[in-house]
Amino acid sequence: MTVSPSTATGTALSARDIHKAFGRRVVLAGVDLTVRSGQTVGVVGENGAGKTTLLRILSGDLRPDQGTVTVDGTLSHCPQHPVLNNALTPFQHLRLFQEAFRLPHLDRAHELIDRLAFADHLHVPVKVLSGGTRQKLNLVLALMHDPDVVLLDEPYQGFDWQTYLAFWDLAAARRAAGGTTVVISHLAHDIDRLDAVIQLGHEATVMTEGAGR
Ligand SMILES: Nc1ncnc2c1ncn2[C@@H]1O[C@H](COP(=O)(O)OP(=O)(O)OP(=O)(O)O)[C@@H](O)[C@H]1O
Repeated sequence: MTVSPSTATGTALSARDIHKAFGRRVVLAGVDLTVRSGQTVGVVGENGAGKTTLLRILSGDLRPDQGTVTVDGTLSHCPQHPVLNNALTPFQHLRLFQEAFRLPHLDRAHELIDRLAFADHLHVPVKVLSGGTRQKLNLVLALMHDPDVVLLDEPYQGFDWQTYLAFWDLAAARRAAGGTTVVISHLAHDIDRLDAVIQLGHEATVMTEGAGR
């Protein structure tokens, strides 16, 4: 696989002819997709359709058997299962990621924390956090450096309804600022919030533009 800068104007992320099998189980068989800058795109499909596998390939975390991925700009991947250090607090995670992203301050991170309402949990070890709060931290770590392209694997799993709505407010603000978001979704009612939908299935992969707008 090659991950290289995009040359097509306005294309934030594209994938061509992606194939992936695990042993004899063919998961992706020739997936093509193009996501333009500023789009919010949903990836949908039944359990086992290959949504997580596709996102892992798009992020560079997993190598496809065949195919190319092209990314324009910085990319961030928020995996389905948070990769957090149980012994550290959320605030310590922020400081680590601040160093990694070379951010001068944590203003954006604190703004996200306020929007997701978990400031009260900043100084307790991750091991005592609820699943939903861990997921909030996972999301903040993926967004705190305002990446050009963000890949979110079921980001609101475990969120209560208010947090679910807050997530979509954040996604809308990213979209308004020209950010590109690819989000795995199981929920049919997300469709109104998406510019396009990538449907993974047994027969074929279908990309529908103007899904809900
Ligand atoms: N590392 C792996 N090794 C072997 N098989 C795998 C691996 N990762 C995924 N699979 C298999 O690939 C298929 C697609 O898995 P994937 O997690 O991408 O599906 P999904 O659409 O995200 O599913 P879900 O909706 O349940 O999260 C499944 O049959 C899964 O068991």
